[in-house]
Amino acid sequence: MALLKLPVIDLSLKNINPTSNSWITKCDEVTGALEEHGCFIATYDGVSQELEDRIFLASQELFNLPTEVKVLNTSDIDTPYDGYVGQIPVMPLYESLGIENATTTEGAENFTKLMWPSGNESFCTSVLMYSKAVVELDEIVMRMVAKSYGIEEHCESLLRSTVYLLRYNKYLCPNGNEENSVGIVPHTDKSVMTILHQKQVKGLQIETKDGQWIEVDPLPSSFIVMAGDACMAWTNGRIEAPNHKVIMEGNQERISLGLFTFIKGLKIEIPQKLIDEDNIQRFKEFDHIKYIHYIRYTNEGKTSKCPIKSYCGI
Ligand SMILES: O=C(O)CCC(=O)C(=O)O
Ligand SMILES: [Fe+2]
Repeated sequence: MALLKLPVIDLSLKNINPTSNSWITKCDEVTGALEEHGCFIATYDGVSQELEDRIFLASQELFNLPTEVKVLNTSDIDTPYDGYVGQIPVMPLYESLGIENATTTEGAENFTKLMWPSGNESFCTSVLMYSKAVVELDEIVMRMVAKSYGIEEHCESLLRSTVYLLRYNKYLCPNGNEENSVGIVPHTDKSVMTILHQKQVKGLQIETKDGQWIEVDPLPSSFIVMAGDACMAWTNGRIEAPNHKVIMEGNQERISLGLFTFIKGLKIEIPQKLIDEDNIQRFKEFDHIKYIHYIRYTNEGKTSKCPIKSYCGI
């Protein structure tokens, strides 16, 4: 295990000031971290301790539901992200549920009704409040990247077409059976960005460009901001989606929350500013939702080593 650490960048709302002289330096710090590692750790005060406690408490209620209820969380052709995932032979410790359009009242209510037909107001409110608070962090990061690259307008149109998936992940402890310590197998995310939050129990590992794995320590009020495949295409390969996995140790269960961003109703194309003689165009414009279909439903997409390249690479 590498002793490397990911950069920690303070993005607390109280310290964010886009009109300050040092703003562009801060934007370049964020963009540089993403270019180098594909991710960084943001300290962020937009989620209060109370909200954090609520959202993790809600996760216990959710995972405690009977499996026959949890499997009702399915996905469809318009929103083809995974629904309930669990009892997979290669990842026996892992269980997960995804809430589509988690930032909208309709999205949070639909999911809540599906899980608790007689209602669960507190769960629904927690999901909405948490998702909205984390979206704010996503928007800050996207705008910082856009500022560094001078592609602000392009970024605003992407933000207007962004939909959000909130995923609750639970990992059982391996109980000393270290051969079965895989929580989640190595993968890149298919999103534009993913914002992960882990509570107390570590387990997430990120692969560096030279093939070493970095363990991510849970820090208070911190979020892991990670680029997905779509970000790699959007930035013409400047920011690569990092490979990551979860390995469980010790005797504590682990809960994490991921907010994933997807673009709907607008094709993702590389801003002209990011294409020139030295940086030739590496990806064609593409539809993000169709890309998810490709990965989930086609053999080529399922087996490709780098699906974003095989889907829309030039
Ligand atoms: O649990 C984690 O920290 C990572 C989860 C993850 O990689 C994913 O949901 O795509
Ligand atoms: Fe992931």
